[in-house]
Amino acid sequence: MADDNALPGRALPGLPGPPPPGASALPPGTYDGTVVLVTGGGTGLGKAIAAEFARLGADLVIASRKEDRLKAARDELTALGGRVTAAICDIRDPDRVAEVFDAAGEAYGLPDVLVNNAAANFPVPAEDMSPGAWSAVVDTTLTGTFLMTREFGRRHLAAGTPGSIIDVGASYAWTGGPGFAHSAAAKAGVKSLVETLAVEWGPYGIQVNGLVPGLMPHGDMTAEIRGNLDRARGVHDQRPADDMAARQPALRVGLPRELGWAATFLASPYARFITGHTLVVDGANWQRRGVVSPPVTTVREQLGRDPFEPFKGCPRREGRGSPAGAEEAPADSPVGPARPKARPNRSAEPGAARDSGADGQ
Ligand SMILES: CCCCCCCCC/C=C/C(=O)SCCNC(=O)CCNC(=O)[C@H](O)C(C)(C)COP(=O)(O)OP(=O)(O)OC[C@H]1O[C@@H](n2cnc3c(N)ncnc32)[C@H](O)[C@@H]1OP(=O)(O)O
Ligand SMILES: NC(=O)C1=CN([C@@H]2O[C@H](COP(=O)(O)OP(=O)(O)OC[C@H]3O[C@@H](n4cnc5c(N)ncnc54)[C@H](OP(=O)(O)O)[C@@H]3O)[C@@H](O)[C@H]2O)C=CC1
Repeated sequence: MADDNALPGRALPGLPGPPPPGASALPPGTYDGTVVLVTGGGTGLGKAIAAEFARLGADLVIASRKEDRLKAARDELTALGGRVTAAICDIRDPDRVAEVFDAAGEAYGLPDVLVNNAAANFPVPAEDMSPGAWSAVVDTTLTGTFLMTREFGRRHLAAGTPGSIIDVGASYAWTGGPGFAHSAAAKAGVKSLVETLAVEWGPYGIQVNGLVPGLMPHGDMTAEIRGNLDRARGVHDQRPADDMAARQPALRVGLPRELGWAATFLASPYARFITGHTLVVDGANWQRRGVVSPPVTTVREQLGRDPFEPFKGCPRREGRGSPAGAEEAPADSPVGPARPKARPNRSAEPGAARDSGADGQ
């Protein structure tokens, strides 16, 4: 597995690399006596965030659906010094969500910090997206975040105690995310929740912020997201392996611990007056614009398909049950009412050309 803590050898200038693993800008013990609950804390960026809180003394609760990954992460995180509880939970289920807080309460007490990091995502053209595909992403990313947040807020309001929430977002909450309509809509909802609840719950001492990672490759990335990385890297046309870095304004990718450091700052006593803010840690990738407009590449084309082939109904995915209605049609048989013919390339339309910067939003 690739080392998530190292940058590849760099022949390019660009933003300097970060301090080594284990370093911290905050004083040792900043989180002593503090309980931090991280959803999706068993993998990837969630685990990296949990690790930085653990290094600073926090007791951790990591919550997600898969026990094996949670247990492995618990062992890794425990080695950093703190106590770690793994709680199995599907954040889409309000009863399970309440149980996680009960388990945390029994182990250490009501969490002081909630990091809503769990999310679901895969690239799919919007026209191919089934209701189930939409729900799989939106119910986890937006509704799950809300349910965790509501439970945290309710319990703090009842106890009269302050707390801090960090919602992990994505920069396409601002820009839209072609190929990720479900996730972009959900992340826009998450950003709105941050701004809404910071005001609604500020009077009760609850701080709510967002935190957006840029391109931070890690060994737990799903095949779908990793596949996107590979597509962007251009493995099929044999471009050099450092091409991913060359596509970022920083001329490097981010490292997961850089997100962890930002999270520990946002929930720390040094950031108490920061609330309702979403901090982007992406080397300015999402701000990227050029002097010249890049050519438009359709989402279908980016996913290796014919961009203007007429829509034929949602393709069935191998090994899955049949979705309802028109989506039951095999990919090679047109269904339903006639569709408009493929439109000519619209890249000449005013405003159509824009560098989406879709990598690592
Ligand atoms: C350049 C750098 C990077 C560029 C990346 C740029 C984006 C970065 C921003 C955000 C990044 C992230 O969020 S990264 C986080 C990614 N992590 C995860 O997704 C982890 C959790 N993921 C999962 O559990 C699964 O991958 C996921 C499919 C989402 C949910 O699994 P479930 O078991 O709940 O659901 P399933 O039953 O498998 O599927 C539910 C429905 O979704 C449909 N579905 C599933 N996969 C599909 C697919 N690929 N295309 C179409 N449809 C799909 C199924 O057919 C079902 O529809 P029906 O049959 O019709 O019901
Ligand atoms: N990686 C990237 O390039 C970017 C990531 N992000 C955001 O960063 C965050 C972390 O992403 P990353 O670490 O890369 O992704 P991962 O796929 O590694 O992590 C997703 C985590 O969410 C958990 N999860 C998924 N569905 C549920 C559910 N229903 N209930 C509980 N837990 C669930 C998974 O655990 P389990 O399967 O055990 O349930 C997993 O631990 C996400 O919010 C993502 O949107 C944003 C921009 C870019």
